[in-house]
Amino acid sequence: MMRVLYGVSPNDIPSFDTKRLRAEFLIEGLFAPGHIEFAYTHVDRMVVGAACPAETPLAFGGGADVGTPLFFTAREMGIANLGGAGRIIVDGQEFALANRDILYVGRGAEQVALASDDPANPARFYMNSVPAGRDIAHRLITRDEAKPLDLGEDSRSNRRRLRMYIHPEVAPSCLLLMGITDLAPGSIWNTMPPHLHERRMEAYCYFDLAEADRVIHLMGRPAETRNLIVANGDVVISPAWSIHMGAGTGPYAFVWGMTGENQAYTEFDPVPVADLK
Ligand SMILES: O=C(O)C(=O)C[C@H](O)C(=O)CO
Ligand SMILES: [Zn+2]
Repeated sequence: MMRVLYGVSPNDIPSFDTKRLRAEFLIEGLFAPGHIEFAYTHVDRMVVGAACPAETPLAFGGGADVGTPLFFTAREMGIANLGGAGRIIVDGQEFALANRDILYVGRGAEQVALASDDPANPARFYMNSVPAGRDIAHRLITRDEAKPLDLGEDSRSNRRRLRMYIHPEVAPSCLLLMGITDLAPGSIWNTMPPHLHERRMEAYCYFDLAEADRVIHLMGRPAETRNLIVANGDVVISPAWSIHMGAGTGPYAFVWGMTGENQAYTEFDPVPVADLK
């Protein structure tokens, strides 16, 4: 059984203690050697998951947890490789994924098998899946094929390169958007300016963070913010009403995935930092 996050109203946030806040918005322990783990969130019905195959490939495809005959009967998915080289076999079609490549898996897939090329340097697959309304062919998007966007400034400690993979201009999907953002050396702040997108939710998976380091992820309505202290491989669910921004105590990168009413990446409302409370 998948763990389930039901989602909460922003009006409830002021009464949450740290434990409750983390239970509602933070998914920990997804990356487990030799396992596939999923979490089902009622926030736009996004499923997030991770698979860390060792010697033996790991496979999934049944729909019991999502209420359809197959997992992909009414869903699409992006699978990012955050680790060593690996392979994904979708109904016999094999795709080789290097670090920071993303595979789009379209509606109708029956079985997905995930494997590491070298168990000593295993692949670490991270998944975002959302409901889909049409069949689109499975497709590998390499890091070089993704559309880069350079943002931020060294003097503000927020220089970073964002890469769009599953995006209308690169690899169209039904309603999933997915990409990876790498911070420049010495920069610590992501997602400046903090913003809201009323029509889309977002999931952040922080990775390449040292074991002793943390990202302080800020969330909540602009006038009532809270923080989540996030470790390597943790996933933050960011509802449409929540700002998102964060700073790392050491180097890190993150995968962002979005879904909602539209795929208009640039449709967002920046919130001036001076307005945050
Ligand atoms: O560093 C950034 O800026 C991001 O990666 C922002 C996310 O992509 C995002 O929040 C999209 O809405
Ligand atoms: Zn955003």
